[in-house]
Amino acid sequence: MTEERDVVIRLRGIHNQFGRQVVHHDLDLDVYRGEILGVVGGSGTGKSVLLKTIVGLQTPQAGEIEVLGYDLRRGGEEARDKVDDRWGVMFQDGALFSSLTVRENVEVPLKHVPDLDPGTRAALADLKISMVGLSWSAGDKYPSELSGGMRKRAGLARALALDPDIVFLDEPTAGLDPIGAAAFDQLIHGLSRSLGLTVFLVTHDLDTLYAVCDRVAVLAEQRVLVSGTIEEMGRVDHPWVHDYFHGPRARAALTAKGET
Ligand SMILES: Nc1ncnc2c1ncn2[C@@H]1O[C@H](COP(=O)(O)OP(=O)(O)OP(=O)(O)O)[C@@H](O)[C@H]1O
Repeated sequence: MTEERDVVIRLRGIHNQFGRQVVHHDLDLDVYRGEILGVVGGSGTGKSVLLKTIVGLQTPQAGEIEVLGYDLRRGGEEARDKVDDRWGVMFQDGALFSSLTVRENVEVPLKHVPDLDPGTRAALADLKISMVGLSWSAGDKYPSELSGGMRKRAGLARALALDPDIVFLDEPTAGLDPIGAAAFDQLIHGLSRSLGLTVFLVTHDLDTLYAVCDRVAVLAEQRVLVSGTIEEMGRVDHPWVHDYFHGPRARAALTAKGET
C-alpha cells in the first residue's frame, strides 16, 4: 500500500510567457508537506519566475495554482488573503528595508496581526532573530552593518515571522563562503525538521541539494522535466540532468556528504 502524501503546493498546466519568450509551458509540480524541495535548472529556465508565480508576483497566462488547498487563480484576492500569512519568502539578498533595523524588518509582517501590542511584536521579532542564529544585539543593527550571511539570516527571520507552513528561498547560499553556506544549509534543515516547515528552495548549489533536500525538481524544456530524490536523479537519462548529477561538482558534493 502506498502512503498518501499531503500536497501543499499543486501546479497544473502553468504557462508563463514574456513577449514571444515562453518560459513555462504545461508545467506541473507537486510539493509535499514538510519536505525540502530543491528546484534546479540551467540559467534562465524559469526557477525564479516559478517561485514568483506561486507567491503571486507573476501572473501566468494559464494554469492552476493550489496552495494549502486554496485555488489561487480562481479564488482571487480572498484565497490569497487566506494563504498570505501562511508562507514566507526570502529573496537572494534578504531584500531587507535598508532604513529599518533588523528587528523592525522582522516586525513588518507582524504588523498585519490584529491586537498585537508593540512590546509583544518586538519580543516575537527577537525570538525569530534568535531562531536563525543571530545574536540579540543584531536586532538593533541596520542591514548595512551586517555581513552577507547575517543579512540572509535576517531575511529568513522575517520570512519566519508569521510561523508559516511554507518558506520560499531564492538561492539562499549564493554569495556565501563555503563555511557560511554549509551553516545556512544546516539552519534550513534544522528549522524545517523542528517546525515541520515545507521549503521550496531555488538553488544552483549542489552542496545544498545533497546536504538538505528531500527531493529535487529539475526545470528544463519549459516544464518540470523530472522530480524525485537525488538518488533517482542519478538514474535519469537526459543530457542536462545526467551532466548535472554526474559532473565533478556533484561528485564532490556527494563526497562531502560522506556517501562515496
Ligand atoms: N519580468 C520579466 N520580463 C521579461 N522577461 C522576464 C521577466 N522575468 C523573467 N524573465 C525572463 O524569464 C526567463 C527566466 O528567468 P528566471 O529569472 O526565472 O530564470 P532562472 O532560472 O531563475 O535563472 P538563474 O538561474 O540565472 O537565476 C529569463 O529569460 C528572464 O530573462
